[in-house]
Amino acid sequence: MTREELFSQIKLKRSFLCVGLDPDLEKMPASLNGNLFEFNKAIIDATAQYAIAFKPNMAFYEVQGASGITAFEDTVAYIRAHYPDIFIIADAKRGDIGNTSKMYARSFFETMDVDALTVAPYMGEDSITPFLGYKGKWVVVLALTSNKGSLDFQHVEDAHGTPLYMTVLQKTKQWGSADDMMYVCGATQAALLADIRRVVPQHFLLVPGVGAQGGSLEEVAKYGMNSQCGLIVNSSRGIIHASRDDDFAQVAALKAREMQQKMQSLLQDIL
Ligand SMILES: O=C(O)c1cc(=O)[nH]c(=O)n1[C@@H]1O[C@H](COP(=O)(O)O)[C@@H](O)[C@H]1O
Repeated sequence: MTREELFSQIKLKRSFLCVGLDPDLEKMPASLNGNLFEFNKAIIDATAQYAIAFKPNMAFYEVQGASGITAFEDTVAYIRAHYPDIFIIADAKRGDIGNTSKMYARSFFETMDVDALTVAPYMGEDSITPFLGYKGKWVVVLALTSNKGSLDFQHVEDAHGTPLYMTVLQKTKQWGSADDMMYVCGATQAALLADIRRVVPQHFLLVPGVGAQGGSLEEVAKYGMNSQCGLIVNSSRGIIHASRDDDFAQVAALKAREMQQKMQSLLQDIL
């Protein structure tokens, strides 16, 4: 999917919501007997009209072994078949020596055929460039994450007072472009999105951390939105596990709709 197509979906749905498909067996209703795919299917059908993206996090599938991987593949196939305009981000936070990253790129962009993959930049240029050059595919580089541990390395400043997350943005933007690279920037440090926008004005930012982690959607939009929106805001638990009972899909739809309506008003100035 191209940047223009993504923006078209945002305009069409008046939403920049990404629903995080992170199904936790302990939070699923007993009636589903731990069937991840059935759970996802119900969530996807209930929320697709309010979302422009789905982001399955691999950990929630890999934990189930082979059946979890099958559930992941079935989920991707279901979205492709029923909601072909929705952007699929595999959240796997990969990145390794070039030879290995090449295999990761093939796994996610050819075998699993998702649109985007999260990648950690710690290993540098040759760990990231193998993910580039796939037509319509995106690498989503971790820049400023939403967790407490982001303080440990990402905020450490060099001799010129530049924090590491800024160095990551400055360097990596030379390897890809706003048409094949996005950045993860957590909602929990929303005010810093203003600084980030000065370095990467055009790139899409994948913003997790609203909902369960307490980030503010309004603040994210205030500091991070550009003229083509430039934001994909993720919520996982706050939508998919808002109810742990048999009404989980209806409640997820209500939560997703609530977010979409807020997003619609935040988009007013640019649409
Ligand atoms: O790469 C991510 O998506 C990610 C980066 C980050 O900084 N923080 C973060 O929470 N995430 C992911 O975003 C999702 C957030 O889930 P909730 O907190 O339940 O909305 C999880 O899949 C996290 O792994």
